[in-house]
Amino acid sequence: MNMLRNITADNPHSLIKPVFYTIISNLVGLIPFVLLVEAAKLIFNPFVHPDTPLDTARLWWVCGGLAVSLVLLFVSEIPAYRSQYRDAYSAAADGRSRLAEHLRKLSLGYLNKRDPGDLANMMVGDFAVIEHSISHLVPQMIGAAIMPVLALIGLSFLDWRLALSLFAALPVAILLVLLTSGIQRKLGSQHIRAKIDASNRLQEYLNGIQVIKAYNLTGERFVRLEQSFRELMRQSIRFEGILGPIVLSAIVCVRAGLTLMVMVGVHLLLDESLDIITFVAFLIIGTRIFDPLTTALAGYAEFRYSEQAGERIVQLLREPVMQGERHPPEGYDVELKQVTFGYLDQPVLRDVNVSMPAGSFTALVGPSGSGKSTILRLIARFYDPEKGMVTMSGEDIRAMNPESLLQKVSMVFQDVYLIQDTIAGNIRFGRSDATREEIEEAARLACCHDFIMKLPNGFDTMVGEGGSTLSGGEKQRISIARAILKNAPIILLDEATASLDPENEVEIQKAIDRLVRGRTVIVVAHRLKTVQHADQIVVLDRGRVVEQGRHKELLSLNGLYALLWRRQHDEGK
Ligand SMILES: Nc1ncnc2c1ncn2[C@@H]1O[C@H](COP(=O)(O)OP(=O)(O)OP(=O)(O)O)[C@@H](O)[C@H]1O
Repeated sequence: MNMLRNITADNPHSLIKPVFYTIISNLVGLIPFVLLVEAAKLIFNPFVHPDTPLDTARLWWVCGGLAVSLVLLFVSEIPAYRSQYRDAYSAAADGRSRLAEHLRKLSLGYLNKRDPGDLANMMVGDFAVIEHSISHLVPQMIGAAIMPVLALIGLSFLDWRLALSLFAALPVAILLVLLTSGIQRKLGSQHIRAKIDASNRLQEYLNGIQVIKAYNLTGERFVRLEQSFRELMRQSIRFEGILGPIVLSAIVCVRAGLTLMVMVGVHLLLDESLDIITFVAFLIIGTRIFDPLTTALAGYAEFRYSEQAGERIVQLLREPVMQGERHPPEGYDVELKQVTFGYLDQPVLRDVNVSMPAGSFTALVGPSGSGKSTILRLIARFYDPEKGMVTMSGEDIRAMNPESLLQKVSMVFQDVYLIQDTIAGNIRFGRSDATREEIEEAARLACCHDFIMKLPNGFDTMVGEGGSTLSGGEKQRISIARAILKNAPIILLDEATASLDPENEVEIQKAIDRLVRGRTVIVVAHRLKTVQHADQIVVLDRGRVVEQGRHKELLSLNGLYALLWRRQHDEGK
């Protein structure tokens, strides 16, 4: 059962219809054999019994039956064909959506540990393997296994000695395939690993193409990519090269049954304990009966490989999602209590205590890497702390449903990602049921209405993958418009580090001022002058809160904040 679960990416029901119809069409496929045996009997009868004439009338009936069986075969193949494809493609489409939905609910901590190429490979490549398994492989293999069993039973009634000799070598072939399944699995996982590595390297190459061009890194970077392609080629050759002979040996074993049957048949004929008609019938069926078996044996290695691909998907689907059912309470004060957290083994935040009352403005400042953005990610519950807790109105946010929690939070990050859609579609990201007027109003408040109207199709202009056709400042204002539209009571803002042109900077500041009015705001600030009026400034250093207070209080402490302030002040001169 586990095998079927794996090979269908946890959807074994998708196999029912394809397998059922394939069995039906295989059974119908047996009719011509039965008729051929009957025809052979009729034709050879006058030779064996010279006193009986050829029964032409019956022979014509058999010919008619053969023609009808062809039509039946065609009719039975249609639902088999249809169900194989429909069920396979819809199972893969459902599976992909289910996995995408599951990924969204997993903690970012878990996703961080996985290679990005691995997930992309799974979504595209592994599901294509699953499609093929449901549409072709499994129904064919099950059909191929059933046919010989039925043939063995049917032929035993004709002559059990010949039937046994025909299938005598089959257990050896099956044993050979089963005994080598460990090697097949090992080769399969090495091949999958090489595929993931190649796709990681390719992704790295494509993502970094700008840097590669700028620093002329083609040599070194390309070598890594080329090496991974070569490794994939090596593993593919190894996979096919080692499995090929195993499968071929098994097929030869199976086919040896035919030779054995002929030898036994000749011996029995000479012994006069077998009549020629039965022997001819066995010769007709024997030459054809091995075709489906050969298909099944050749497909077994592929079956195990597909099972491995599916197993990876099933394991990921079993990965526990972030828990929490409750809706966030009304009243939006946020607090970090004794929070300790690290992405991998290294701690990034240590015993952090910060209280952010509802409606207040908190600025997080400190040197690069001190953990400021991490605090925002913990408040949005992208991750859960290792020790301590983040609370909203006094309640631990771990008890809250992550999606309900995110409805209460608007985020404006440094790296704005625009999806491949119109400008209006991108702003609607903030609230999917927003009207066009609301979108335009949000754009006006976020100071992007003017530049949008200058674009060729205004709000209906498409923006490229990743929003590459807009400037950094414009993208940032679009993301502020999204946040304004969302109208959430808590705002998390990661101020841009990249310096913007003065016009953009003024516009963005205006947009932010409108966005944050009357809300609980937590800002990661790089330019201290933008937050000197904050209700509180939290100064972080290497994951610890080292100072906390208002601008003037912190300056008078003459500590890290004062140092950073003076440095920025001097730079500004
Ligand atoms: N996804 C991640 N996986 C592993 N380590 C990470 C991840 N994100 C951040 N870090 C590490 O955690 C530390 C704190 O990062 P964080 O982004 O919170 O710092 P920051 O104070 O916001 O820095 P900056 O001012 O440069 O944006 C850094 O050392 C960073 O390398």
